[in-house]
Formats: sequence, C-alpha cells, structure tokens
Amino acid sequence: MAISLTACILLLKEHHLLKSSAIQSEDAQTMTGISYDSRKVEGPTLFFCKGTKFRPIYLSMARDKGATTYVAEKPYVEGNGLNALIVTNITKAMSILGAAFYDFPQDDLHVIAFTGTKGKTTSAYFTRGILEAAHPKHVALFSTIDRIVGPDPDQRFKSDLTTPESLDLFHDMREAVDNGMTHLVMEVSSQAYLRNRVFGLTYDVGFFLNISPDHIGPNEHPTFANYLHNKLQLLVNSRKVVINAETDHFDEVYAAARTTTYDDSIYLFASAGFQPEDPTLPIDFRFDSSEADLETSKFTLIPVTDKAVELNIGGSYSLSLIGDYNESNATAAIIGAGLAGVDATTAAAGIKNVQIPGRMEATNVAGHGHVYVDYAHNYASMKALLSFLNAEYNNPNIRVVIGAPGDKGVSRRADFAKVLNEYADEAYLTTDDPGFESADAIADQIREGIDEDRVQVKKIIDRREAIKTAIEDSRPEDIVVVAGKGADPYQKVRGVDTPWPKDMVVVKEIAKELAE
Ligand SMILES: CC(=O)N[C@H]1[C@@H](OP(=O)(O)OP(=O)(O)OC[C@H]2O[C@@H](n3ccc(=O)[nH]c3=O)[C@H](O)[C@@H]2O)O[C@H](CO)[C@@H](O)[C@@H]1O[C@H](C)C(=O)N[C@@H](C)C(=O)N[C@H](CCC(=O)O)C(=O)O
Ligand SMILES: Nc1ncnc2c1ncn2[C@@H]1O[C@H](COP(=O)(O)OP(=O)(O)OP(=O)(O)O)[C@@H](O)[C@H]1O
Repeated sequence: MAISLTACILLLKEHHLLKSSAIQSEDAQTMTGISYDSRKVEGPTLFFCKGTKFRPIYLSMARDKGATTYVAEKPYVEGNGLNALIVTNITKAMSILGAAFYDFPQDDLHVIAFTGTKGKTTSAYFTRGILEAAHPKHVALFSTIDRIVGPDPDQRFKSDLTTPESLDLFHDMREAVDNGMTHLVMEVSSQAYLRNRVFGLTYDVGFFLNISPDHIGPNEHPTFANYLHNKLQLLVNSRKVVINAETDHFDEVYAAARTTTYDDSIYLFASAGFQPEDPTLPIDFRFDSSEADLETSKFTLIPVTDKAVELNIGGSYSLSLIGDYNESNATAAIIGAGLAGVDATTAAAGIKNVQIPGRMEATNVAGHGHVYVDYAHNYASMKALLSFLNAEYNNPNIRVVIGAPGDKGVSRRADFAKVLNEYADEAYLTTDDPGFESADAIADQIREGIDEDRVQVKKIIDRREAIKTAIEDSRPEDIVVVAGKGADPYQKVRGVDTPWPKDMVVVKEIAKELAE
C-alpha cells in the first residue's frame, strides 16, 4: 500500500481540508506507511499529529523512524525537514487519506452497519451468523467484542474500541478484502462520528436500533442532542436504511433518513402490538412473539408492505439467546440479511444457534441461586434485562452485582440506582472499570440514589468478593445478576487494562469452591 504526496494534496483540497502545505523534499513523494502513532512508524510514512494527549516529541520520534510527511492542524518545529500538510480538521483528514492509502477497501465489501444505544453487538452477531450460513467464511465482523478479518483463528482479535480509529478501520477492511471477505458487519458508535473515525465512509445498509440517554459527559457527548445528532449520521451515510419504529425520537430519526434516502430504500420494523402515533406510518415488518422464556425465543416475522414481501424473509424464527428484547435485535438482523439476498430458510438456520460472549450467560450454583452474567451497563439495558428476568421467574428475589465505570458515562450512576429501586432486592456495589476515579467513591454515588428501605445494599469493592457474597447470600429460588462487564477480560484501572478472568469464569470458580 502506498500514497503519493500529490494524491494527499488533491484529496485534502477536494474535501476542503487543506489550509497550507510546505513541501521540503522532492524525492520523498511516496509514502509506504501511514500512522498516528510514532511507535509504529517504519520507513517513509505519512504521520498524523492527533489527539488530546499528543506531544510534539512524538513527531520527532516519527521523523527519526523515517516519516517523510506530517499532517497536523498547526505547524510544528519538530517537523522541520518534513513535508507538512496543515489541515482544518485532523481526524477528517486522517479518514480521507486512510481510505485512499488502503485503496478504498469498502468498495469491495457489502457493508452493513448498526447504531443504537443498545443491541448493536447482538444484532451484528446475529447478522453475521445468518450471512455466514449463506456465505461461509466470507463475512467479516467489527464489533465491541472482537474483529474478524478472515476465516482463520489468527484473523480474529479482541477490539479496543467499538468502532476503531479511521486508519485502523481501513487497515482492517483491507485485510478483510485481501483475506477473501465479501461482507462486513460493523457497529458504529456515536463516538465514531463525533471523532470522525468513519468520516466519508458510506454503508450499503445502515440500522438505527434505538436511542436512550447514555454516553453523555466528559470525553463523550456534551449533550443528548449531540449524542442523537451523531447517531443520525449513520442514516445519512447509508444507501438503504432500516429503522426500529419503536425507538424514542422516532420522528427525528425518520426525518434524518428521509432527507437523504428515498422511501423505497427505507424499511421500518416494529413488534406486532405496537401502535405508531401516525397510523398511516408504513411499517414494513412486524415481529410477533410466540414464546420468549428461559430456554428460547420464538417469533414470527411478518412482512406487511410489498417491498417487505419481496425480500422473502417472512416466517418463523427461533433464537437460543434468551431475553425478549433480542427478538427486536434478531428482526433487524434478518432484514439486514434479507437485503443482502438471504432467504428465510437460510436466515432461520443461521440465527438459531448464535450465542454472544457475555450476553445472557447463565449457570445454576448448587444450593444457591440462578446466576446470569450480562453486559447490561446502562439504564435501558438493565431495565430490559431485569424486567425480563422478573417476569420469567415470577417476581423473584433479585440480587444485582454492579459497579459503574470511571471517567465516562457519569449519568449511569444515578440510572443504576433508579433501575435497582425498580427491580432489585439486594445490590452489591463493586468495581467496574474505575479508570482514574475511585471505585469506592463511584459506589457511594450509586448508593446515594438507592432507596435503602426497598433495596438492601452491600458495598464490596473487590469484584470477586462481591460476586461471591451475592452467590453465598442467594437461596436456590433467587436470581443473581452479575452486570456490566459481560465477557470483558480486563478492568481499566488508572490507564492500565488490568487482566480480569471474566465474570462467568469467576462465578464458576466460586461455584466450585462452594461445592467443595
Ligand atoms: C475520547 C476518545 O474517544 N478518545 C479516543 C481518541 O483519543 P485521542 O484522539 O484524544 O488520542 P490520544 O490517545 O489522547 O492521543 C495521543 C496520540 O499520541 C499518539 N502517541 C502516543 C504515544 C507515543 O509514544 N506516540 C504517539 O504518537 C497516539 O497514537 C495518539 O494518536 O483516540 C484514541 C485512539 O487513537 C482512543 O483510544 C481514545 O478512546 C478512548 C480511550 C475511549 O475510551 N473512547 C471511548 C469513549 C469510545 O470511543 N467509545 C466508543 C463506544 C461508545 C459506545 O458504546 O457507544 C467506541 O467506539 O469504542
Ligand atoms: N434491543 C435492546 N434493548 C434493550 N436492551 C438490550 C437490547 N439488546 C441488548 N440489550 C441489553 O444490552 C446489553 C448489551 O447489548 P449489546 O452488546 O448488544 O449492545 P451494544 O449496543 O453493543 O452496547 P455497547 O454500545 O454498550 O457496547 C445486553 O447484554 C442486554 O442486557
């Protein structure tokens, strides 16, 4: 892969991003590397000076390791001797030049993208499950959990971000194409739009699943309006659009889709009982639950409009991932697969056995309660999870092990208290990615909102101890929910990813200890 200086200048001018350029070296016109990290520079590289923690010394380091051109929002003396491309927006420039450097890999992939406060990972896994049934070993996945860029086990690795930095995104797309992948299912976070990680990228199909207040605060979105605005960008950049008609703020979401997409490329779906405010709203698909219990979810997908019928995906579906909300995620996935040409029989076979790490993992501990490990970590997901378990077990005693992350999502602390007041009987407040904050102080902030006349609270900062105490306290008919981390293999503590054996592994170790 390579990019010429001339191409960089032309592309930046075309996108009105170039403020000025200073060309130093006539013989350094082609770059064979591209990076925003000085530690990764090797040979003639196009280097980006970006980030709140960027230090000019990184540019010196990049130059010493062979960088020939730098892109930045202002000139640096440390860049003397290098070609300089000074731009109005560094992250936009990075995305535009990154796509060109990796030779526009998105053009060789059918790209399906999901946004939503909840259900992105689940829907993405469901979609990949179906597409893999139709095109075995040809479907890439960029999710919060992992990135799959090829059919071999060594072409699958853990994700650091839900949507990676643009250079990493286009790099991984190129790998996927070179490994023979024909389809890509990806999650797009609102943060990805806020930070221009997907600037200029378009999708074959874009999904809007739902929105509820989250990700607002330092390092994330300043306001809910900003959060919604960034999420809507996915629709504006998708050739076909699928929207959950039951989402909050539906009118704004639908309006955003209709400004850039013809009605015949917009698909709406909703549950069978949902009554839209506007009864003429053309809902294309309805899903009708026939069974959503602790073993399975079964539902019928009903095409309503002509364009829905044409997709040939109506019929009965069964899921092994429990949780009634997963029927909505599955409906989205089936429509996505249908738009990629998959029929109902293949879709039903592809989705039925999909399991997702850290989502609804369950075990029974002898002599104690039923334990669920789940990634729920905001108000909407905790409510969906706890209300489902509450209904299925007929109002059981619910013990919840929970913490809230540091440095972000501050509103979750009050939200967790609210949902605990609504559904929990006992809360075990503990550590969950405290970052640079004190886990103890975060637990106190959650506790402030808990009605302790209604919910008994134990603060046990050691997460293992908290899980152990909750299980020990539980009776066989109780439910223990270990929330928040799902299958995360680490705790983020003061900038370090500290290894964590995963919640379910800890639960099973404790179960073994209790049995001995
Ligand atoms: C607020 C935010 O999103 N920040 C992201 C952003 O940080 P930044 O641009 O400020 O970069 P930085 O790390 O401060 O910058 C330092 C720069 O110096 C460079 N460097 C550093 C050291 C060195 O020796 N040499 C060198 O060149 C680094 O490569 C980097 O370019 O770019 C970094 C990668 O370059 C990300 O790791 C970082 O994500 C932080 C850690 C984060 O937690 N982000 C969360 C909020 C996020 O993005 N979440 C969403 C999901 C949200 C959802 O669930 O909906 C996601 O998509 O994952
Ligand atoms: N459609 C939904 N509505 C409400 N809650 C949901 C829905 N789908 C999943 N959940 C809950 O949210 C949790 C996270 O689901 P999932 O990982 O699919 O969402 P996500 O959008 O990828 O989340 P994040 O952005 O935090 O990574 C699940 O473990 C479940 O408890």
